[in-house]
Amino acid sequence: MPSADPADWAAPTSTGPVDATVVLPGSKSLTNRYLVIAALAQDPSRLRRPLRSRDTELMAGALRTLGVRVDDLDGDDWLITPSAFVGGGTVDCGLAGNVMRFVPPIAGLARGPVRFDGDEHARVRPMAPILDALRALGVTIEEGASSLPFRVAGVGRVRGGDVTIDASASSQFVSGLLLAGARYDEGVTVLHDGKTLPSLPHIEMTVETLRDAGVIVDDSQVHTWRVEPGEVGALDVVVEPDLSNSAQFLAAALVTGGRIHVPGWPQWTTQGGDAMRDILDIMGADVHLDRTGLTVTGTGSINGLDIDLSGSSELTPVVAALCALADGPSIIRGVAHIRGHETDRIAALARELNGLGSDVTETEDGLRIRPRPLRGGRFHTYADHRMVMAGAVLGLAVPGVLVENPATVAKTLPTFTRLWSDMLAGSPR
Ligand SMILES: O=C(O)C1=C[C@@H](OP(=O)(O)O)[C@@H](O)[C@H](O)C1
Ligand SMILES: C=C(OP(=O)(O)O)C(=O)O
Repeated sequence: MPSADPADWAAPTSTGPVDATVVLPGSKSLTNRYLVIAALAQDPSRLRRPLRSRDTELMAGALRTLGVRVDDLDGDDWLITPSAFVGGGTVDCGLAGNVMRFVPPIAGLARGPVRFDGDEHARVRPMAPILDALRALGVTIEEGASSLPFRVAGVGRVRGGDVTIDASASSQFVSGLLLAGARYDEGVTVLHDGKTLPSLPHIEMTVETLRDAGVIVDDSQVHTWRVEPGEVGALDVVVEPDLSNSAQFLAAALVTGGRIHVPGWPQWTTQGGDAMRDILDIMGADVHLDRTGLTVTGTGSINGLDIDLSGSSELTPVVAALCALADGPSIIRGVAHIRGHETDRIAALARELNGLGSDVTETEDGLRIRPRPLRGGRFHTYADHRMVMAGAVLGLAVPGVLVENPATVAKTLPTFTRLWSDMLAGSPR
């Protein structure tokens, strides 16, 4: 095993049951959708309690590149003032799936070329289906035929119309086309034709946020979405807490036999992270949702599970860590597409869990995890924020887990390590 780096994070081991309230920042997926919709709207929009993280700052930066004003208001709110999109700039996608899949469809509306590039690994994330779909809708894409970097040759308008796409590699292909569709001359009708369709709740979130802005969306047919051409209304919205980023904190209740309360957990939501309630219930926690938020209480023992995580695949790293600490074996299914996430998460989780002594095998669409006594060691994270979260969960129970590159959490939760130590110190209830 390679030696530790001084920048590694010694994941703290719990000294007893956690008992804390964890206040989560806003949802990445909601913040970025609201930003895009606000950029397409007629009038200025206000986002209240948006997530401020690398992925959302990259989205705000992308919109500024297109000539949109995104101003900081008191607190962390954003005021978005739309205007006709300009070309000539370069959008940095970082490693953000939202930016690389949601911005090219609106860049077709710019007057002039817009270049797109991102982190090294971003260049291997799947893009071909959405680039082909955009071509079919009348957008000219130059340079990269099928991946970053590429250039969208905006001409100020996009014909739109009907398009068939295989979105089995990412739901974001569908979401990106739908988000832009109302501003296309003919609107857009997207038909998914492929083996699987991951992350359906994220597509439902796209439909819901568009409807919030007055856009007419028909999702009554299976795997077909119709967005009518028309005006996009301005928004004044409070962003829900990021439920996917609740996963590691709630997991801590299970691992330590403690209690975690997350205030503001919505009673109803399209966030895939809401699946944590069922997952933790199956794994043996007491899960209680009321008007004040969600409370999860663990008993100290963890059941293994057999679960299809296709709807909420971004939970896989933390759930896999919990499975490695469980009392029995587990199978995680339905997440073949996460090989195209920030890293190949199936391979990364198998390698890193096995590195700590677990018995994990990769399957075609997930992981088979047989818990074994674990030992400390270096936990590589592959520039993947959720690998850091998984390492943190393991560290609670396994002394000596050194998590590589903890700074990568900035993608969606820059305050992660502080929130984690506050949780362990026992924040006021
Ligand atoms: O639309 C979104 O905001 C997201 C959709 C999902 O992508 P995939 O469908 O590629 O898994 C999810 O994993 C990602 O974190 C965010
Ligand atoms: C898959 C994820 O992100 P992205 O939006 O970059 O696809 C994630 O946050 O787990």
